[in-house]
Amino acid sequence: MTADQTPVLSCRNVSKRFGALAAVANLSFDVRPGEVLGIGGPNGAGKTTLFEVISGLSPASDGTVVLDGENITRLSPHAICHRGIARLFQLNASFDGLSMLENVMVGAYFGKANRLLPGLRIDAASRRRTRDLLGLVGLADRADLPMRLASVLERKLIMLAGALATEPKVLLMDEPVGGLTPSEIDRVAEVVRKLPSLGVTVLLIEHVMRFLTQLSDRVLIMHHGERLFEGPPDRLAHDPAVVSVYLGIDAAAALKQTGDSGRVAHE
Ligand SMILES: Nc1ncnc2c1ncn2[C@@H]1O[C@H](COP(=O)(O)OP(=O)(O)OP(=O)(O)O)[C@@H](O)[C@H]1O
Repeated sequence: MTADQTPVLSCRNVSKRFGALAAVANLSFDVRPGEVLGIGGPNGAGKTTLFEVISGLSPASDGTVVLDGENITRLSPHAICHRGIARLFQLNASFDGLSMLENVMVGAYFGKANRLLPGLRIDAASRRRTRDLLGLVGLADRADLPMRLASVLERKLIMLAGALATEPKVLLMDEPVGGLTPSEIDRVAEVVRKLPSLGVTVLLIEHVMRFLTQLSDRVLIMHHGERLFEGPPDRLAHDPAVVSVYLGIDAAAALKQTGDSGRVAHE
């Protein structure tokens, strides 16, 4: 890593224990600005727990998380969000009583600073940014519709726009295309591809291999909370440990031949 590639995010010897179980076990890795780091691994490997730790919802048992040179390991989730880490959850969450635009504004309003007064007082620049973000995710013409009318894809895109409204340096995406059709997956991929040029670094958990391998600059595969593999996505299907623990022989062969192996998930 050269001087101009100082990591935007560093995890150093991070562990998260639940009693005797080490869901994340002494894990270290760096993420460079503008990079898309794909994170895969079998069910229960510790991927979501890693996001819990980075976002402060479930603080590390050991180790440090550093954002842009600042140790954020013990900060609260909202302080971490204000420092520049936004997170998308596996399950869709939205305010169905608000419009699609207002759902994104919530991110713009609460995502950058503490707000003591209730109610949304949004300045003109934030309103513009919110509309721009709806354009980015292809939903400008749906802005004023009530959220309850949103399809599953639209909910995911609105959540993405809301996370981007917090102006994150780093965006954590947890299985963003679960439950979507192939063409819907392509729509989400189109947006994710634009993020590095907007200054957003992405950590992406996904079992849909086509999505993970096509978007990631580098892939980290976890197993039992540890690193099983870290490297370029096109090496995944050639790594014996990844094939044996995660992909399986058939999915690895399909990934090598067509770049697609469907959704990989093992109990
Ligand atoms: N709050 C908790 N209390 C106890 N155990 C937990 C808790 N959260 C997670 N675990 C355990 O930690 C391990 C890692 O879980 P985690 O959800 O991080 O895996 P994952 O890789 O994200 O799996 P998946 O692909 O299914 O989402 C699992 O064994 C899980 O049961």
